[in-house]
Amino acid sequence: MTLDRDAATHVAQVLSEALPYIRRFVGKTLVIKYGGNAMESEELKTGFARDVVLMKAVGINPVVVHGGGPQIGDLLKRLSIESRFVDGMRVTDAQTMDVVEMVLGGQVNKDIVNLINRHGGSAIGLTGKDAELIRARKLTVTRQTPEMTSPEIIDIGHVGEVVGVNTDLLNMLVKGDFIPVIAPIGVGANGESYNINADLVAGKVAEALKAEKLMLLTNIAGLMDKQGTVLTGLTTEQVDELIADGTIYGGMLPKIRCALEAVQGGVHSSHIIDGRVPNAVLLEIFTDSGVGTLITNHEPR
Ligand SMILES: Nc1ncnc2c1ncn2[C@@H]1O[C@H](COP(=O)(O)OP(=O)(O)O)[C@@H](O)[C@H]1O
Ligand SMILES: CC(=O)N[C@@H](CCC(=O)OP(=O)(O)O)C(=O)O
Repeated sequence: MTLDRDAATHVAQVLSEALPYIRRFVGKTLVIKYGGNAMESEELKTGFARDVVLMKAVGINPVVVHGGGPQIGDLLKRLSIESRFVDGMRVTDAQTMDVVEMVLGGQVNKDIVNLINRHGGSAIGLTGKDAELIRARKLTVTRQTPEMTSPEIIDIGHVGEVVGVNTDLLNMLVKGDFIPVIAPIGVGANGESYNINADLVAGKVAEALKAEKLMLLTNIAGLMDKQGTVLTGLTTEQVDELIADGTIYGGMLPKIRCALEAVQGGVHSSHIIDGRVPNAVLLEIFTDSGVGTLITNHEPR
């Protein structure tokens, strides 16, 4: 495809207007968590792939961590395997773990890799098992109510938490102009597989890479109060209150926790963004106000 004169003039104008934004992020790493709910349509997936390729083309380094909860749910349903969640985490028995590994490491990962490559990027798909990219251990979930004298431990099976990230591998890929696309499967000390919430993996990868931004793409406008107003610039204390009074629940729990932890761990800012909005990633970067919920330890830009 070639540009005609009018189109070329338009591109030149837009590029020149975008230059201050591009300069701000050139050479910086942005970790983007692409949630399964934001993969609803081919149009959304194509928009996402184009955004990521464009970022790389102008010198920004995207690292993608993807989810795939709804896609795992679909296959479990077809196989008549029941699924339930505790605090936004899927209870994962051995059979479910097999399905998670197949869907995330196979179908979803390769779909995203293929799309990015078809739009001109060079994506490499990885699970946490490749070069032990994501080392993990079993996640302990506890629950305590005012009536209980000590916390109860809830076993949610093969669900993990991140204990280490192979940054050498990621840095090598980024330097080689590849776009890493990571499925949230961790590997334990004995080679066992762990199902890890993709938000948590994205947060830990962002921390380990000392990323400029962690962007969590989801299926809602941002973190909202009970009236539906998008909240932004929250402190840890405010988030704790919103969890205690039930405003934050389910899948938003791991999301907001990892957004806060990433910032405390040195990431400049975390963003919870509506992935259903076309070109959500570029909108966040190329606008002064940004979109969705911003969590930062610093003065907003
Ligand atoms: N305070 C809140 N603000 C916005 N969404 C919330 C809130 N509390 C819970 N949620 C729920 O969290 C969901 C996002 O989490 P999840 O479905 O796990 O997304 P993803 O698959 O993108 O990780 C929202 O769709 C909403 O149902
Ligand atoms: C432990 C746990 O819950 N793992 C998630 C992993 C996928 C994920 O996080 O996908 P989304 O981001 O699309 O929700 C799961 O099994 O659904």
